[in-house]
Amino acid sequence: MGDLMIGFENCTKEFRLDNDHRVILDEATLMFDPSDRVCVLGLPSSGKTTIANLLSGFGRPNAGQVHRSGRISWPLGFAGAFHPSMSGARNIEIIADLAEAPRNWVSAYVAEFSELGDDYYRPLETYSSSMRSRLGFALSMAIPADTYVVDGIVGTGSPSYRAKCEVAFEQKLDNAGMFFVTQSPRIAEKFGRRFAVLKDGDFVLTEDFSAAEKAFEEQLAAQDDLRLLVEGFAND
Ligand SMILES: Nc1ncnc2c1ncn2[C@@H]1O[C@H](COP(=O)(O)OP(=O)(O)OP(=O)(O)O)[C@@H](O)[C@H]1O
Repeated sequence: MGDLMIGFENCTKEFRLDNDHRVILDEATLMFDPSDRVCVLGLPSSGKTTIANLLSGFGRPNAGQVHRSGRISWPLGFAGAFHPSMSGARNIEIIADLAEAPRNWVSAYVAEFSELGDDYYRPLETYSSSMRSRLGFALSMAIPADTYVVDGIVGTGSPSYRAKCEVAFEQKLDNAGMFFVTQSPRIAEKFGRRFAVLKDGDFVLTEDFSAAEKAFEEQLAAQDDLRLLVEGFAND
């Protein structure tokens, strides 16, 4: 395994709740080059956000290792670090400083890309969720990364704004890789170059997109069969 590879090595990640135990990864391995475009298809609630967060450095596995090297982004559009009482502009300046990025350039870029107008200078607590998303996405585009982590979707908002986000993200991929977790085969096909399916706590790497789509559809069908079976018992 090359020194610069990133990803998951024999990783176990589980959550213990009062009377429940959820295994997200079970000694799973998926290593890749930071410039790869890796897409992982996972069913709803299978652990996609947890996995994206682990690669971004939020949280740790229970066992095994998450390998990180180079600049790995936080999940695209992540807005959890914003301070509600500070303006969008002030939040962006602070994060730009922490990321050691040129704050004036970053702030000007975010102001323009987010299309927030005067709201950019108002406190975050006055923002709607889509305004927060636009601020978060614009910030993700302004801070350089070698590998972009994406949880679910690229950008939010109106179709035209989402299209603008997708174009900006595709441009970033000219010089960077990505790790994209999604439950949408359409999105996986659009952005991915290597594909895996999250199955029973493991990453199942597939030859190509068609094989990943087939494996994912089989999982969806099995989930539907199980649901019908449970509903059948409930109706008996
Ligand atoms: N901090 C936590 N403590 C306990 N359980 C958690 C925690 N975080 C996530 N989970 C559980 O782990 C499972 C996977 O959650 P996660 O959000 O990673 O899945 P997901 O595939 O991103 O979900 P979705 O498709 O709904 O976006 C869920 O059952 C969730 O309830």
